[in-house]
Amino acid sequence: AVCVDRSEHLHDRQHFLDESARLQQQILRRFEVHEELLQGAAGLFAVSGDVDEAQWRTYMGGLDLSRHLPGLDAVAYGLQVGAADLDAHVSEMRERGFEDYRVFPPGERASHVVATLIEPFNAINARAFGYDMYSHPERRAAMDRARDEARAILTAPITLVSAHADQAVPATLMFLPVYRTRIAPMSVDARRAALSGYVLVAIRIHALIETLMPVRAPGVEMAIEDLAGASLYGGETPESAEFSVEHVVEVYGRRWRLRMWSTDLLAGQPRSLAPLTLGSGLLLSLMLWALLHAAHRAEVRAAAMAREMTAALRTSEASHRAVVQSSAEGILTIDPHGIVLSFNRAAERMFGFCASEVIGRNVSMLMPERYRARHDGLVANFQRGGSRNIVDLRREVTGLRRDGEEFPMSLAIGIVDDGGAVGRLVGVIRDITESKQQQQFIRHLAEHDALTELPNRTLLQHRLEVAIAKARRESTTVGVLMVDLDHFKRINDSLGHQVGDQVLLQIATRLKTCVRECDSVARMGGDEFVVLVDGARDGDAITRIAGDIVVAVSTPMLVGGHELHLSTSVGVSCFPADGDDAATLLKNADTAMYHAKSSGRGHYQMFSAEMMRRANRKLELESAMRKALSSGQFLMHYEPQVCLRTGALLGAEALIRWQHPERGMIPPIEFIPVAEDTGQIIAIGDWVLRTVCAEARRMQQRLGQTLAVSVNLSPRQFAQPNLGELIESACREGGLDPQFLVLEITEGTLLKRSEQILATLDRLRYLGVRIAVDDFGTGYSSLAYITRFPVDLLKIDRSFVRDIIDDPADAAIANAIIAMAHSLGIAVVAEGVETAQQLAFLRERGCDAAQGYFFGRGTPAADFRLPSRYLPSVASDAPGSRRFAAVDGGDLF
Ligand SMILES: Nc1nc2c(ncn2[C@@H]2O[C@@H]3COP(=O)(O)O[C@H]4[C@@H](O)[C@H](n5cnc6c(=O)[nH]c(N)nc65)O[C@@H]4COP(=O)(O)O[C@H]3[C@H]2O)c(=O)[nH]1
Repeated sequence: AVCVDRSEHLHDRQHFLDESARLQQQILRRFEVHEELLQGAAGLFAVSGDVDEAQWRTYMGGLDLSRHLPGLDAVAYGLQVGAADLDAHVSEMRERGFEDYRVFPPGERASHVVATLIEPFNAINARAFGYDMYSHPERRAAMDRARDEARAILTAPITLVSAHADQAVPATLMFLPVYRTRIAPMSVDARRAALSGYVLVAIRIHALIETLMPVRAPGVEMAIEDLAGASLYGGETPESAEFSVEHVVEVYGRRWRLRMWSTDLLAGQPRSLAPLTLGSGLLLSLMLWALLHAAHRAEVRAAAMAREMTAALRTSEASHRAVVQSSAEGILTIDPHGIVLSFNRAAERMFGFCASEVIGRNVSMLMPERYRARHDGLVANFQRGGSRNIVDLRREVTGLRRDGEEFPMSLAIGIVDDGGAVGRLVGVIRDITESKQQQQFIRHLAEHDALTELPNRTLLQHRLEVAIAKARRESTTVGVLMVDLDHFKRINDSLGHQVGDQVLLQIATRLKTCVRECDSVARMGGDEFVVLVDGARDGDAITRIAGDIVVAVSTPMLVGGHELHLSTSVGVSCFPADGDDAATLLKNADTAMYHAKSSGRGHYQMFSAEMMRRANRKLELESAMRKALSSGQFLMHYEPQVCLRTGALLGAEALIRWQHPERGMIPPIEFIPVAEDTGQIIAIGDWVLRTVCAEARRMQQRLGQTLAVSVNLSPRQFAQPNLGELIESACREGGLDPQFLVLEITEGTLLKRSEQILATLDRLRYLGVRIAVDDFGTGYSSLAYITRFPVDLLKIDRSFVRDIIDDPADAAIANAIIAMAHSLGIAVVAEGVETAQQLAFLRERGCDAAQGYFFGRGTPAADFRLPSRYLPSVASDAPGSRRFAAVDGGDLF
């Protein structure tokens, strides 16, 4: 009997254990079904982003929840609303037709999770509509955890808001987070940022366990308590229970203790449990099937909804695609491996490929071979999650068309966010061939001379720098040839600009024939060209080219029916001998060219150290001259001029002196040409005129006789349009009668602009000022043009006077000048008379007046005296003294 009892006891115990295990399993499975339900609901949000009441009801209604999931009170959605957005949220809900909508409980909170969608939306559940679940600590704790862990979490036991006080039974809420991104972000911070709300189910444990009754074996009772404290279901295990078992299980974030015990009913159960087991097993299976079916239907419904949503999405995608297709910019997408996924029409047009020919192939087919390896490297790096630098920048790259033509394109790359994974890349492409061409055209304009199409100064400078760098590497020579046409201005002035332009074009062509392909011919402006000889072996090669240029230019050319004979002056500098950089080489070539000009034109001149010294001295003079005027370093000396007939003092030539504080006296022959070049002659000339007028007046007063004073005017001074006014005011201010002023100009001045010269001369004549032509005989010596201008005096240059005794040619020239001048009614003054013989010769030939060291050197105005070697003593023993005495010197000056 003991054995039988014992055996029955063991059997009952096993039975109890089996049943309690099954019960636990059922309960846990039921929670899993709830989670599946929530996953389906969350899926709705994933596909649509936003779900309205109608969609929610459609989806939930299809699940027939009350039938399949008894015990489930509600499925809801809690929308997360920030404090700042709360009012807007309430207004929006009211606008949607919920006129009495409010969020409760009232009170200020940083964030809210408001029940906005509830199903079934019956009278009981409606009480929770607008409830801020986040206001409640237990709910809030579960939600925060669900959000951070991205999984379904149950609350500690709570009382449902919808429940009446008399129904206040323990319940739990299962929350599943919904993120704006389809997939839960990886980090907690990102999850918090991406959260849009929660889907949740409210579960009353009593109801849930009750629903298990049909499959529950009689004789097994249970209790569930949350380890955090509160009881969810059932009471204490009775003392009388024969068997009992206890498990602690983890259920969706909660730790529950499940206690099960046997009741008397268990003892009364048949020993063979097979029928019951079978029956309950069948029921259980049916029940499970129903649950699974419900869950399955949830998935099916979600899928159906997703399809609907996708269709809607597709509509928007279709319009998006239409935009992409009609875009003028080429748009293509590639996967992280560089495989083309899409290729719009503009891209088709640009590359000449159909989308179908490109999609599925590597994007590198759209770029020239030489860029492919680098591109593959970038893609590989990108795939590894390396540099994202390629994204978002617009850059210029080269594309390859189907026909093999390369073209410049501007490319911007964007990255498509595929939920945090290495996503697709979108390339937006613009064909910039045209704008490139425009840029090139503008650049061409900026770097070339409009007339000859030759490189201009800017481009030459650049090429010269490149050539120097190359020559430095290769130890070769660079030649810079400054080519300036001689007297080109005359062609322009006499034959017109059109002829001038034609000449320049022909010269450009000729210069090009003198150099190799790799050399450059540039036009610097006007009649100035520069030839750059790139990478010459030595200086000889360069001088040969310079010689060729001189010959090429001097070959007669026919322009507009005129046969023109030109010549050029070429200055040559070489790297490295004459300069280390572009600016120095150009400057030195220029110096050499000026040297070529001043030494007779029509040839080339190599730059030399001596030229450099001279150029430097010129530079020094330039800056010193600026100070000289303001600091009173200039003064005037006066050289007496004597009448060769009467021996009387006629006047004086004013000659500028520069008393430099360190360098002593600097002769005018040195600084006047520099002043003329730099334009400083204008200011200096103005000072000279004013000083001379004032000092001449004082000399006249001191010596008690009228005295004419001659002032040298350089070509630039004479070209001043206001010269008349200037002289008038200088005479007025100095108190000198203009009739005692003689202006000495050179032959060269008269040759310049005849119309303007004539006008100026007329004006001066009108004032009473007289004009002397200085250095006569050294230049063109054409008496023909002297007749065209109102000239009063001719000065025989001292270079003729010097050899007048020994050189019959100079004597003949002096003779001729005197005779011709007199025949034109012009008086003649001889310069540089140093000896009595020279004086006698000139008097003999009828020269009217003379000046020179024989009579005395120039002195400051204060020291100016009557000549010490007075003329009559000379005159007495000179031949022809009678003619000299017969003429009244007063007529001359
Ligand atoms: N060997 C020799 N030389 C004699 C004799 N008598 C006079 N001379 C010099 O010959 C030059 C005569 O002046 P220029 O032919 O007008 O030539 C002048 C003139 O073209 C220019 N110049 C001088 N002063 C001025 C000025 O105030 N303005 C301008 N624009 N040019 C000036 O500078 C040139 C040189 O002037 P300077 O050096 O003063 O030289 C003066 C004078 O000192 C002589 O018997 N033998």
